[in-house]
Amino acid sequence: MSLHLQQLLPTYFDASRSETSEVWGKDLRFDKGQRVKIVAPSGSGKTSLMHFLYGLRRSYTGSVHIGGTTLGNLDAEGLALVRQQQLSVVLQDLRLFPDRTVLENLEIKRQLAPYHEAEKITEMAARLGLSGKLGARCGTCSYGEQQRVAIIRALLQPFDYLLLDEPFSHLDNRNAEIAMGLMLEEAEARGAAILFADLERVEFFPYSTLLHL
Ligand SMILES: Nc1ncnc2c1ncn2[C@@H]1O[C@H](COP(=O)(O)OP(=O)(O)OP(=O)(O)O)[C@@H](O)[C@H]1O
Repeated sequence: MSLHLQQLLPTYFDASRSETSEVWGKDLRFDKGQRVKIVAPSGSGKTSLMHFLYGLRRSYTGSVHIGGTTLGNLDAEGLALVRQQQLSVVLQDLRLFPDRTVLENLEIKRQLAPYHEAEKITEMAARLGLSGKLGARCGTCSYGEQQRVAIIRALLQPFDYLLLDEPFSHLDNRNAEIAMGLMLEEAEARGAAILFADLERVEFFPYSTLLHL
């Protein structure tokens, strides 16, 4: 089982990008358990990459394979299954339901792709300082609180690969470190890999592979 990127390049990038990038246009395999830090300055295509790997966009040349499956060949149903079982994600655009409460947002996900018991939600919320917010509508929460909700949501399902696109952009160092600790624990419990794309190196992410986008 591996996540295989084969000569991946956005259609809107010049081919010369693959000469300077350690990701674009390269042949890369990520295995379960690997911790990959992707340093990506603004405009280098961090969000594009995460959207390609999660199957949200297909505006690329090359291909993405998960296990033996080519992501670009999957229909909506096949993609939904891969996202339910193998890929979990924290995107910059958090995609929470603003009119539902924090608890409802989390419970919907937990029931859709079961991995944890319901009690785990309260436990994770307490760790990330969200106990007092479980009954609040997501739309009324600060962006940093919403980021923590999205992080918990990503950890409620099974996954082999956890994809992170600047998940701490609105968190202070302490909260970011606590959230990172939780993600590392959850990834380890599943034997899963983390692909963490951020503008800079984050010291508290113990990566095994460092790539520059
Ligand atoms: N659909 C598209 N068509 C044309 N150009 C695009 C498209 N999507 C992204 N781009 C361009 O590709 C570049 C990378 O965009 P992307 O959003 O992936 O960057 P990023 O590294 O995540 O940036 P930031 O850190 O600033 O959010 C940008 O210059 C953007 O304008």
